[in-house]
Amino acid sequence: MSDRSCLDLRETQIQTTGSGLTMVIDKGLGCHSFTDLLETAGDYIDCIKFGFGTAPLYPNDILISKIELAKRYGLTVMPGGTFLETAIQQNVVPAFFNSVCRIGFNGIEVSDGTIEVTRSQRSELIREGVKLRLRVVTEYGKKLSGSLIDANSLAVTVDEDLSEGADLVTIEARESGKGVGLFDERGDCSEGVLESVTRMLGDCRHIMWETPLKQQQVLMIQTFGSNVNLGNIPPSDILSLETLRRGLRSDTFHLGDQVTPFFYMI
Ligand SMILES: O=C(O)[C@H](CS(=O)(=O)O)OP(=O)(O)O
Repeated sequence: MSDRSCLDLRETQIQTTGSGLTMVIDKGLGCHSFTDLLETAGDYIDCIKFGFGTAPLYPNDILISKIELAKRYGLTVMPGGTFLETAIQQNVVPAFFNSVCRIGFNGIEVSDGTIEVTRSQRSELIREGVKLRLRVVTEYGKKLSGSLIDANSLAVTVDEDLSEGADLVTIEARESGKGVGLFDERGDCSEGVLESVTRMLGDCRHIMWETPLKQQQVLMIQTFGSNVNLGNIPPSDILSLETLRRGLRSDTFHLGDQVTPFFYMI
């Protein structure tokens, strides 16, 4: 969530709401849609993930220009964790890092959602990313339908990932937000699990919750406040998420007390 606003702050009563991060999952926007997204909502995005293994499917020039544009907006841009998992599976991790840097990504996601990755492999991948000056985001959780989060192992993983140099740990909810991690088949949160997770974690500043569905975004904002880090947000939902953060939508209207709404648009 940006500290900037498209409105002139000197002439309005808008207050910005701080530093909660927003990560978009891009499943293959063309250059025009991508430019539109950044022109319209770039102020409210911090990180763009080219979901799963979509990155190598683009024509090179389009991939490069999307990455360059995202960086001009000051964003972290990274391929999906599944792409790195593919490289691990195919035993071509050095080539992965090489291509990621050559093509211009400034971040990576280290995950084990589909394959098994040992602790030492995970640490090595994080350290390699850091060494290459990439922002390293890790992911906790399996993609298998019905797999729940174990609060103890999450807390241990978060500690180790951060101490190896990761910046953030995302909590798996997939692109669907259903039947995985904290969420059931309808996308509703198992509040018992969320409670034990937050109790174990304590400080959630380095956690990014994958919350592709509105009901999940609302729950996290109500639980952690406007500045909670939220990921896997569909490109079309960036402004609506920002309204939730700022109390400009019925679901989180009470937050409007903290964030003065505006009356002067220009
Ligand atoms: O885990 C994710 O956030 C994504 C999306 S999905 O699980 O494949 O639906 O995968 P990723 O490989 O990190 O882009």
